[in-house]
Amino acid sequence: MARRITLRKAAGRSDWEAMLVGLNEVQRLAAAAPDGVNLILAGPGSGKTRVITHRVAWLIGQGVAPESILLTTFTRRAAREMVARLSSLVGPAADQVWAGTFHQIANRLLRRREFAEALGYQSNFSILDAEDALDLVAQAIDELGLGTRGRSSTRRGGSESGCGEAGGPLKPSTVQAALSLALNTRTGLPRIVEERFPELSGRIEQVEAIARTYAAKKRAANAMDYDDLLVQWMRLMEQRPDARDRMAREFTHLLVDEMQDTNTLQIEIVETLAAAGAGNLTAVGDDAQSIYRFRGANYDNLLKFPERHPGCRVFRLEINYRSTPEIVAFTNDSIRHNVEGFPKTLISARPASHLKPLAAATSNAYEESDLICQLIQEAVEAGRRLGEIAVLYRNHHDSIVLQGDLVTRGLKYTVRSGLRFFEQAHIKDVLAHLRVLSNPRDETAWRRLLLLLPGIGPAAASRILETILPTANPLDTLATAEAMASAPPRARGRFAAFVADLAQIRAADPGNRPAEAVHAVLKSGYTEILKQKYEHPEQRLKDIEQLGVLAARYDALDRLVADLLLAGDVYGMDTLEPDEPAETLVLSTVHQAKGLEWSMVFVMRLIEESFPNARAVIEPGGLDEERRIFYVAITRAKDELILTYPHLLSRGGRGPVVLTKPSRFLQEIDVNLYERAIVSRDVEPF
Ligand SMILES: Nc1ncnc2c1ncn2[C@@H]1O[C@H](COP(=O)(O)OP(=O)(O)OP(=O)(O)O)[C@@H](O)[C@H]1O
Repeated sequence: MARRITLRKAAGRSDWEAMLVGLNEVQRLAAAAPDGVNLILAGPGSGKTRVITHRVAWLIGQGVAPESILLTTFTRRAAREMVARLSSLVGPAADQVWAGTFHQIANRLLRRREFAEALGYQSNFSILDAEDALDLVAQAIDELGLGTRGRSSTRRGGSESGCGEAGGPLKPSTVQAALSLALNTRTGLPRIVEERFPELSGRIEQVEAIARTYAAKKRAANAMDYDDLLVQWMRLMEQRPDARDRMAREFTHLLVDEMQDTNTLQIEIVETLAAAGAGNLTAVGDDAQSIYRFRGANYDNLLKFPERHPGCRVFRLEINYRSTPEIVAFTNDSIRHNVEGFPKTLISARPASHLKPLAAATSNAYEESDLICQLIQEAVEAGRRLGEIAVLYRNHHDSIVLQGDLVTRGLKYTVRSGLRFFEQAHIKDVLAHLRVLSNPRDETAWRRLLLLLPGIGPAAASRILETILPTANPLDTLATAEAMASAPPRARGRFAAFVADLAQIRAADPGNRPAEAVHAVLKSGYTEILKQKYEHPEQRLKDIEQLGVLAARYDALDRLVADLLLAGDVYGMDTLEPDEPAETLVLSTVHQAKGLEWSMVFVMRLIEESFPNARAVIEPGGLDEERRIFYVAITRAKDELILTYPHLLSRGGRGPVVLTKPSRFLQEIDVNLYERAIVSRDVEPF
């Protein structure tokens, strides 16, 4: 009987070839690049995610153990997405790959008993989230007598701003930001303070003392904050070469996604590991999409990569699969105005659409919002899904008027920039002022307001409420000696000022002129409370001004308040929830839109001061960074790109109305590359 011989596949060859299916030629070369140092420069929409995933699959196909591959990504979402795609290529091996953000990977490594103990921690250390960390910094400041606690409270209407004056209270968020930036950029505190935190200058010794106390507190609690995870990982490798070499042997292949947004500490960690080990490092990124300088990202990590790794192979992914040729031509023309950067010209892989980007000027912010809503409604009527549309903006507060309009029109939307506007603490505070005036029995709003006052805690707030709420007119009772007597003696000054403020706001006739009432709140002692209580007060004050703009559309406070509160119930979807509905319009800052794409993209409020951001422009390198942010915004669009700006803008919904200037980012683009629309008969194109 003849022997049966079955031919087997030649040692994995077809397996790893399969790993490269679906890639274009350069993508294939990059995914299958030999060991050593590789740099993949990937333009927007050029398949960066696809290439990294395939490269990992290809390495596994080559026999590299999945657990010896370390892949860092910018967000947890990106890591999850890559692992999911990888498992369709290599099956369960995908789960063995070390994929995650730098912080996730550090956390996993430092949990190993020998590493944790080498650093003086127990492996069950806890991690402080940003809010916990801020609380601890605040405690350290108070313990050192450098904060507000124990000092006389802020004078009403005075000029105390919290941290500018020598010897004044130091603000925890400012100190924390300076410490964090110094660590992540591996820069001495004095330089960081000089360059980025002038409000702390002359107080370096105090800040250093806070850093020491804060560190001691974390140690005592066996806790690390986010920065510690990276700092301790690096410290371990510097102080314990044996530990460093063990890690280097363990991770034979290192891949770094979004290299342009890594900071100095992160790149040093990766390069230390690569140098101590096999030296297989693949970096992927797009210099033109570097937008996290304010968080310590070092653009040079990508730009100078070839200098730091002479002889590294460079692959350029320049075919854009996302956008139409018209959109790609527009984006190419924009980014060429940046002097620095790797020269590259993207080519669209898609057929011409004959639809150029549209730039639309409206006469004011309301019309801008009306226009966006109208175009969205028309697109939906023409068959486009709401989930395929996004509105992007540079600053969160620029979206406020639009949010109000969307609620009125019943268009479902999700805000991707953290909390929805109406859910943020400072907006809730302002609304609480309006709510007690609209309905003096609104206990929740009263409690919120009373608890804002220094010296009034939950028990005192309850006492005051028991005095005023049962009476016929709680607002009037609030001003009586009886109510005053129920406030703790040390809080009476603030309480009296609050009562006077509320009377002022009431005098502004909030019932019929809600915008005036919002302004009265801005002029009240609440502004000082906001500055003391919250991070980024300037931003929050701008948010409140925008609330004023929105309120100016209402002639009855009750309707405004009802509309705003209803918005919370009906559309109160947290954007970070995994079950975010696919069928809502997305409103997002450009930063939150990184890595995403939509069929139809609006970029709104394209005026000087807003986009580019006025503050960023005066910092060295700031304008180029702003243009990269613009570039990220416009490269999110697949089929339609619409840019809008108002000609007139009033701060806070009431005078003075100022004439705006269209953003330079729009004006510098070749006029043949986009269409212009004039929305109001009164408005001339620029
Ligand atoms: N070779 C290819 N053939 C067809 N489509 C591709 C190819 N490579 C990528 N794409 C598609 O192009 C789009 C963009 O790819 P991807 O999201 O990987 O881009 P990216 O480079 O990560 O973009 P960005 O940096 O702008 O976020 C995706 O829809 C992807 O499926």
